[in-house]
Amino acid sequence: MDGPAIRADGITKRFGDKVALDAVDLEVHAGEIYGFLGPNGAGKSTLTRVLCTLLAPTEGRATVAGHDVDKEPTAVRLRIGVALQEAALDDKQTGVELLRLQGRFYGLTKAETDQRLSDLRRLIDIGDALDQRVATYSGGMRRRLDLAMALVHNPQVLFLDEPTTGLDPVSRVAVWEEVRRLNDELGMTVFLTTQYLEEADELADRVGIIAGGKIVAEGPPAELKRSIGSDLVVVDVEDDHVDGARRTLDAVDGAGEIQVEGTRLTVPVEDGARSLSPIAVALSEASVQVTELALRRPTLDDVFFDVTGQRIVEQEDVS
Ligand SMILES: Nc1ncnc2c1ncn2[C@@H]1O[C@H](COP(=O)(O)OP(=O)(O)OP(=O)(O)O)[C@@H](O)[C@H]1O
Repeated sequence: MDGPAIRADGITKRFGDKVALDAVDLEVHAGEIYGFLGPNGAGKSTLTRVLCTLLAPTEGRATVAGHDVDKEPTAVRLRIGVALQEAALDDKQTGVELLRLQGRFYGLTKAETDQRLSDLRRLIDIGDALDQRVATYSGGMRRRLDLAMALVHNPQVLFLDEPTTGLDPVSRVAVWEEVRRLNDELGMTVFLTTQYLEEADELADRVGIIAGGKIVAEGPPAELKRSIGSDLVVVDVEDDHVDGARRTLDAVDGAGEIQVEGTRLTVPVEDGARSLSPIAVALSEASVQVTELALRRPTLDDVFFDVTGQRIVEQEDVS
């Protein structure tokens, strides 16, 4: 495929007065895993639906696998695989029956579908369950079948909308491995929306962070995190010691811009191990009542906080 796998130019989507997407531009290269990260309601599903031709944008233009989502929706649909949050699978059928049906839907011959099924059994850990009725499947197994359904026609671009939301940690890691394998072995471009920072960090070559319908940061996870600083010193203090702590930390050599959330102050520093003890000494000399002092690496949540002043609130795990 020449050119980018996905390109969005000024995509805006309004629902009445509500602006769900606000002039979003993005480009996903062929063969890339692009993680689209943001809190609930940020606009992730809306952009995915626009790119999958399921929803018309109010303004802007997008191409997927080289075709315009608005003008050539059929050409786009033939080249993409889509696994959305709510998998609607017929409980009475077996996995194999559903996959064969999907193969027919895409115009594959029986021999082609059989070949795809054997490839998919290797790529996706679904094995024996394929011959069972879907009604017997666990949540993780349903996701796998849904993923397999999205892959029957060997798409160039795979859209995964929050593929691990609601899965236990073991199933989550299994899905990550499968996504990686699809990308490594088939060179498939993957557009993955997630509200799990760790998932984006783990899988994505590049991450786009969306908040309030706008992309607020974009880049490889390591680069985004490095932009915050190499280490973070986290200082928790007693209620009325925040100002004192801020003044003290401001005066520490090599300390970056201080972020304050309630009684917690977070300070980027170049060398955490070296900065920790001067910071502890300075706070003690200034009689700041510290309840906890810790060192940690920046996360994508810190990147999000840096640009929006808020945290990405992760959904409760069901595990
Ligand atoms: N059909 C609709 N009608 C009206 N408002 C909508 C509609 N679909 C989405 N929205 C609004 O658009 C905004 C973006 O929603 P979207 O579902 O894209 O967010 P999201 O980032 O995918 O969040 P989630 O993780 O909860 O799915 C939200 O404020 C949502 O309430």
